[in-house]
Parts: sequence; structure tokens; C-alpha cells
Amino acid sequence: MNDISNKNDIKTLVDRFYEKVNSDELLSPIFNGHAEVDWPEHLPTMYDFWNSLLFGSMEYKGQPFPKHMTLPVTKEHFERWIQLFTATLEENFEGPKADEALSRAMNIARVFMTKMALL
Ligand code: HEM
Repeated sequence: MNDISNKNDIKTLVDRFYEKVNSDELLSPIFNGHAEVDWPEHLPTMYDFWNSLLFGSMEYKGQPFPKHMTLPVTKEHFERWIQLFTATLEENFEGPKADEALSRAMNIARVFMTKMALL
């Protein structure tokens, strides 16, 4: 198995992760019910986000936290998010960038949960 090494790999990671999210009974209602996410718009934002985090591309210029602040989620939702993200990484990639992606995701999840008083 290879490491995450370019934007095409990021696209694979993001697409496969949100395929899992969309078939998850806990997370899908948040994304597709409550937030009514526009996937053709959201997925390219997430390619830019991860490309910026892992490869310093500077394409993502947003502010992720405000979009999460009012979501009706609990610690359990974040745990499921991390579980699906970990599974997607393990199924597709291996190496330092894959490890970095997981640690960045876990740190951000922890910051979100702290700010949302879920920890
Ligand atoms: C319970 C866990 C989570 C839920 C339910 C969730 C849900 C959402 C939703 C509904 C959006 C808005 C999409 C839209 O614009 O319509 C969003 C955007 C986003 N999420 Fe999450 N999220 C979660 C965790 C995370 C984590 C851990 C990260 C970081 C690794 C993350 C990163 C982002 C980013 C970067 C955006 C795009 C914000 C923008 O438009 O600039 N999310 N998320």
C-alpha cells in the first residue's frame, strides 16, 4: 500500500470517507438531513482543505469551526467520524502522510469538541 502523495490521493481519501459517512446511520442524518450538504460543492472544499493541511497548498481559505458550532452532535458523532476516517485511511494508505492525516483529524476533532463543550 502507498502513502498519500498527491491531490489525486487526497481526492480518493475524501471521496471514500464521505461514501462511508453517507451510509452511516448516525452521521448521514446530520450531513444529509440537518445540514443538507451540497456534495458537489462540499467535496472540492474538502480536497482543498486536506491538500492545504498535508501539502501546504494554501487552497483552503475557510474557517471550519463556525460550520460545526450549531450542529446537533454529541461526542458519539465525533467518535464515529474518527472511526470512519481511520478505517478509510487504513483501507487505502500507509505511511507518514497517512499517519499525519489521522493525527491532524484527531486534533481538530478534539478542538471542536472542546469548543462545543462536549469534552
Ligand atoms: C461529528 C463530526 C462532524 C460533523 C457531523 C461534520 C459536519 C460538517 C458539515 C455539516 C459541514 C458543512 C458542509 C456545508 O458547507 O454545507 C462541514 C464542513 C466542514 N468540515 Fe466537518 N463535520 C465533522 C467533523 C469534522 C472534522 C473532525 C473536521 C476536520 C478534520 C471537519 C472539517 C470540515 C471542513 C474543513 C469543512 C468545510 C468548511 C468550509 O466550508 O469552509 N469536520 N462539516
